Amino acid sequence: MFLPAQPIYPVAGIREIEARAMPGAKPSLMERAGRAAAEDAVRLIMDRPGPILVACGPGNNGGDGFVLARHFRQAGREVVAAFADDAARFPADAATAYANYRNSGGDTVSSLPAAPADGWALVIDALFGIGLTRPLEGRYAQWVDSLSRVPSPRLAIDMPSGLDTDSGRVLGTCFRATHTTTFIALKPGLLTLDGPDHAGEISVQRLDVDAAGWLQPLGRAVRPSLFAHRLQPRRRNSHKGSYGDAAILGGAPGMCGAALLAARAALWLGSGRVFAGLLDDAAPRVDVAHPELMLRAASALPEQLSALAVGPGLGQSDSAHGLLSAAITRDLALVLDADALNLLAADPALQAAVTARSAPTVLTPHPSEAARLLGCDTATVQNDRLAAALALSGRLRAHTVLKGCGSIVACPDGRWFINDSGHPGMASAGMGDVLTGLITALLAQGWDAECALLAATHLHGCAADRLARDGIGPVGLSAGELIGAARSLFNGWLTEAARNGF
Ligand SMILES: NC(=O)C1=CN([C@@H]2O[C@H](COP(=O)(O)OP(=O)(O)OC[C@H]3O[C@@H](n4cnc5c(N)ncnc54)[C@H](O)[C@@H]3O)[C@@H](O)[C@H]2O)[C@@H](O)CC1
Ligand SMILES: Nc1ncnc2c1ncn2[C@@H]1O[C@H](COP(=O)(O)OP(=O)(O)O)[C@@H](O)[C@H]1O
Ligand SMILES: [K+]
Repeated sequence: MFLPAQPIYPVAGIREIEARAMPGAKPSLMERAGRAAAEDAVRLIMDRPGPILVACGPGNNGGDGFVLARHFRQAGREVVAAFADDAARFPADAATAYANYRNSGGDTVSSLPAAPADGWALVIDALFGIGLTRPLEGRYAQWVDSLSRVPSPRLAIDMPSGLDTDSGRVLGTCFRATHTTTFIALKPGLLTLDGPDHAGEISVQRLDVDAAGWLQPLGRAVRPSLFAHRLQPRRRNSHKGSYGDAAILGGAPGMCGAALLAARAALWLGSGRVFAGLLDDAAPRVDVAHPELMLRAASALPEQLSALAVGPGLGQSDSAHGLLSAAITRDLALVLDADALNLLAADPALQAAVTARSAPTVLTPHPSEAARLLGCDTATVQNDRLAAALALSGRLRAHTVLKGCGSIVACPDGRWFINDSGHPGMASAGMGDVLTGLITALLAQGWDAECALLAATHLHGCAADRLARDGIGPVGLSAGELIGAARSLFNGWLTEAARNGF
């Protein structure tokens, strides 16, 4: 069964949901949060004796920590609560949680104690959650760095302290959790940029709050349930014309491989016919490993195509510019990747032509390509990946995937998705070309741009994950190896969809 695509909210959304859910909530959200985190914590200490260290901060995240600490005390477990701020300045709920903890006999220490001889059973970070507003420094930075080095399970409450909830940026320094219990719903920062390196395994505790019922989410985690309705079995009475003509335009001298990788991926993901238009006059006229591909001169692609990708190995020559310009005016589903994006960034007339298109356009920038398109630097894109992807989709009226750790898929209407499949073994040349081929294949088979982009992006990462589980990667995984795994997984999804009656 396909899992639902969980909603994701930035801080403003979580605050709005809290405000609606809070009044009169019984037990209070903080009581529920502390208890839910304690339940996750219990699973981590099943076979680990010894004391638990809870580091509590000055706000409601610290309050959650005191609720959790009280539960463990009451269950007879030894807890050390480190708290170095002024309890008189706690917000109301945290003040109650602190008082209840003290009334249960709990004490606090104002500096981080040395680890006991047999180590901590568990270290819990309840310093800062979604209320982090500035970089960690001084004592809290030292606490976070030293807690991150503890060789025990490390649980972050709501967010790893130091991680910006909306962007996944590290502010100063950040707790490195092995597990994170996050409340109400997922947050973007847990899933993109530096989030996955700091959050570890994520458990969402909804606290009996129906988030989507309060506030329609604009963001969701990518899961096959989003495109399961497109996973239709092939009609027996069909032929190659039923599955579209896909083409890849690129392959300038020295970069033919990029176009061939994309073309091979398009073939193995089910396009009826695949053409590659190559700019290099000396390019081979047959791909001997995949003779099914039809290799042509770049100017000799067929007039009738179902989907066209421009960019893999395209280069930025005048002829590349001319071919791109002509492609943009064609009335077919278009994927723009790599140097097609760089040419686009440098030419406002091409941008205007993209904006004017009525057929679907898909953009696949990595952060530097996105920066060129937006006229900013790469750091600015990475500081707010979500905003960058949405800005591109809005400006160019295109579906966009901003690639990298936690790829962001943005739609022109302002909805967005974060993909959590994949791993750093994919940081190797040619991976983007394969993604382009997968997207093009689905577009050629008649999928709409949103579903094609979501499915291809998720599949690309899932294929890499599957290979890594078999020891093919993360180190040394090559882009070409991904294609077979993607095909196999995609066929598995088709079987699963048929079993579930989609
Ligand atoms: N509001 C609610 O009803 C609920 C909140 N919950 C918890 O409350 C958290 C949010 O609470 P808060 O809004 O109090 O925020 P936090 O507890 O995340 O942090 C805010 C406090 O930290 C200070 N601060 C921010 N950045 C700092 C920095 N770099 N260095 C030093 N101090 C810094 C702020 O001045 C403020 O005192 C959530 O993440 C969650 O853990 C949960 O209990 C669920 C219910
Ligand atoms: N650390 C990572 N985690 C997850 N995915 C990654 C990571 N690094 C790269 N990828 C994925 O690999 C692909 C690389 O694409 P790109 O940078 O265009 O490479 P190339 O141009 O060499 O083909 C993208 O889909 C990207 O999301
Ligand atoms: K925290």
